[in-house]
Amino acid sequence: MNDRSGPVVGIIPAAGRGVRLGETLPKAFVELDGRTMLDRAVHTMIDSGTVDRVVIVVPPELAGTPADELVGTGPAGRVTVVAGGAERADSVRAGLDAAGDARFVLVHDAARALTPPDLCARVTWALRDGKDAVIPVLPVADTIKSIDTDGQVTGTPDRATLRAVQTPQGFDVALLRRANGDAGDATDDAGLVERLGEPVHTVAGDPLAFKITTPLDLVLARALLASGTAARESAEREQER
Ligand SMILES: Nc1ccn([C@@H]2O[C@H](COP(=O)(O)OP(=O)(O)OP(=O)(O)O)[C@@H](O)[C@H]2O)c(=O)n1
Ligand SMILES: C[C@](O)(CO)[C@H](O)COP(=O)(O)O
Repeated sequence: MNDRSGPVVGIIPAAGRGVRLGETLPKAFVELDGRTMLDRAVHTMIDSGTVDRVVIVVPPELAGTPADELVGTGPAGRVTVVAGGAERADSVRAGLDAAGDARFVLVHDAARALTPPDLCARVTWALRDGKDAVIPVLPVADTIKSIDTDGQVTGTPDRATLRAVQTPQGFDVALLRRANGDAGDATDDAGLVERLGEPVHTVAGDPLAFKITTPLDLVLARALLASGTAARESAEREQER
């Protein structure tokens, strides 16, 4: 097997506007209990104990902001700030360009702000263990239909074969650099790797890693923090590690 040691670099795409959330600030800078989603995402990666450095990819107008103003003095020395692009894949590419001597990268949405650190660790371990592309997944609770352009149902895929996909998604850095060259309309990084015909492996995801996309998601995230549920559940995962 090839050498699986070497640095793990987190890439946090945080350059989206958050149109569906509808807040004034770009979504990653919206606060949850006094801390921005971006700050929370950075700490998740560092606290996993498996990520050496983090590249945060922010809206271009914020790219000159010192790291300690974005994430505090604790992790700032391990954080690089770069400007994002028009689409998520463009922002991930900017992060890859700044990933330096990374052996592996973990690409993690700032919008999955309550992700427990142990999920990052699970992805990293799978990479160290020999996988080149690893994604966290959860079973789907709803029945999923495919539809045509008129909204008419064309099929009902077997739910047992479907999974909802989360981040962080982990990759051999050379593989993701190759895959990201032609992003097209892919909605996640693993989809680009699939297009190359390379295998993508799964690990168990976590309900706390849900993506804060709509106002309802924001209500849920704030309620989880206010009730102590997020911290309690995250600590339980840590004990199980
Ligand atoms: N050009 C973009 C678009 C998205 N993202 C980031 O990718 C993650 C997942 O995207 P999503 O949740 O869809 O965020 P937005 O694109 O901001 O949401 P919307 O589509 O509602 O505007 C977020 O952390 C977002 O900041 C990014 O870095 N660059
Ligand atoms: C990458 C992702 O979070 C995996 O579920 C998701 O596909 C991002 O989609 P978005 O439309 O950019 O939120």
